[in-house]
Amino acid sequence: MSTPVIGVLALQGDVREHLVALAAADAVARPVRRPDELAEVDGLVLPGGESTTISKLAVLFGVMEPLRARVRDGMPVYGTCAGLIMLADKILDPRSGQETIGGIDMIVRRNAFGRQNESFEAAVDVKGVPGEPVEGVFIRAPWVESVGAQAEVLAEHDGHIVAVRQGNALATSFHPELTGDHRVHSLFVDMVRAYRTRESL
Ligand SMILES: NC(=O)CC[C@H](N)C(=O)O
Repeated sequence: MSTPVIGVLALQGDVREHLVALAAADAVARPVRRPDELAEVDGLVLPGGESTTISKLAVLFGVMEPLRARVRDGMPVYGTCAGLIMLADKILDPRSGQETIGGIDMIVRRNAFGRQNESFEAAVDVKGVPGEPVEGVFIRAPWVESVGAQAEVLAEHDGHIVAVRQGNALATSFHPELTGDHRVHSLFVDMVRAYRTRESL
């Protein structure tokens, strides 16, 4: 079967790092900004960055509704940090004008890991990622306050939920794209492959 084509929403944030990680995980990776570009990918990554900025730019570029429609349709999507916030059905402390794509029945708290600890690294055991724990890079990271019945918690740190999956939507508070360890991206590429196989049956 041909290689899956995975987009990275390229409005703001660490787009290039995700493109590199996806290519290393055997996907064809390309930036996505416009609805016509979104229509051409089999799956999408929502990068880390600043979730209010990404939200406002998505509305401005006319891509917010098409994003919601594709996520509703079941397109695999993976959000890191700000991307996790974009996938939350509800933000506890949204900034004014901040919207989300939604897709995961969870409530998130932005910048939850606190000021004095704005950035840190910690070993995180992620369900579905075989072998050693993943090196979790947390940068002004959100945590997930609670999840609904459909969402599966994949990892916790310090008693807080930091990785979640619901159907074809995957989200982590931390940034595997910054570590050179591509196992989480490989998990996502596998989700995209499985989705394509189902779609073509
Ligand atoms: N590293 C990140 O993506 C930070 C997310 C940022 N704190 C936000 O609220 O969007």
